[in-house]
Amino acid sequence: MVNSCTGKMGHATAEAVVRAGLPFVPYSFTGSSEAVAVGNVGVSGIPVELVAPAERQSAMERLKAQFPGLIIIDFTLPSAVNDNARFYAASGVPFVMGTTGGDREALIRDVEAAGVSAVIAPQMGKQVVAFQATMALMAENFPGAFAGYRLEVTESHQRSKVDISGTAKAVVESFRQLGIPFSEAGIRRVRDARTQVSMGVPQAHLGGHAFHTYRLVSPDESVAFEFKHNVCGREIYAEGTVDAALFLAAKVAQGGPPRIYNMVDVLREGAMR
Ligand SMILES: NC(=O)C1=CN([C@@H]2O[C@H](COP(=O)(O)OP(=O)(O)OC[C@H]3O[C@@H](n4cnc5c(N)ncnc54)[C@H](OP(=O)(O)O)[C@@H]3O)[C@@H](O)[C@H]2O)C=CC1
Ligand SMILES: O=C(O)C1=N[C@H](C(=O)O)C[C@H](O)C1
Repeated sequence: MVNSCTGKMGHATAEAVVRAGLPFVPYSFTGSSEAVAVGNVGVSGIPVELVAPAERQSAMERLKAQFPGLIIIDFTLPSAVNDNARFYAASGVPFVMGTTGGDREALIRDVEAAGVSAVIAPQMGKQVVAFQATMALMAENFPGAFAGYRLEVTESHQRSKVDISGTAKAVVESFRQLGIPFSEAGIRRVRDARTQVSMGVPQAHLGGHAFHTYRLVSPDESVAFEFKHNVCGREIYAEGTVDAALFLAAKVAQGGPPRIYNMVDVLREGAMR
């Protein structure tokens, strides 16, 4: 089940679920948009019934009975992430949380306390996850290697993105371990089309892109490193999310204690196609 199919990522992910031939639950919890009044949204020709917040509790009871082994995928908004996670966890339904932002520490705490398994990650794209993992490994193996260096982080996304890139925040954590004190407030956030075009974002992808640049410069400016990951469109995340859902379903089926996984766990187990 994908929440919310009315959103850009939710819709792309629902299409990927159908493309993968997985059983797709034709219901979707949504926010307060007018879409609910319309009643349903089409995903690859399948009508998906929209469930308003006031109806979600009763709908959840029905869906759990109707779809044993239910896995929920959440791509909603930073303002909804904590409440949604608490709701899924309290309902005992394992879930993949792709939504960024919110209170991340509370998110982990709440899910752990409820004893439900989940995959929680701000980045689902296989190759970007591999980059993230590489940076984490470098930090683990060579802590302080970049001490004294200056870090500049720029992220550009579609204008509708309300929060700072969750991926940039995660990568910055590795740079901190590499010796560069850097606060999230220092991340340069680009949301205006003019600057984006000047950065090389194709016009066709102004509505859906994620460009990240991390630039490290030595104290005397004689050495510079630049890491970039530039993504146009949403397919890379949608496909990775399907991998995460399959991974989680397999973990739940195996039994064992509930656990919170991230996408590096999914990648490490060779579970990304
Ligand atoms: N992990 C990853 O790899 C990726 C993560 N993301 C993250 O996914 C999230 C969504 O991005 P995007 O699809 O572009 O955003 P959109 O604004 O396109 O979609 C968000 C959707 O969430 C719905 N929504 C809001 N509140 C609730 C709620 N309480 N319950 C259910 N649905 C709700 C909205 O519906 P309504 O209009 O009715 O309120 C809307 O349809 C962001 O946090 C983004 O950073 C994005 C790409 C990749
Ligand atoms: O909102 C997006 O689009 C994206 N969000 C994620 C993030 O905040 O890191 C992943 C990617 O950058 C696309």
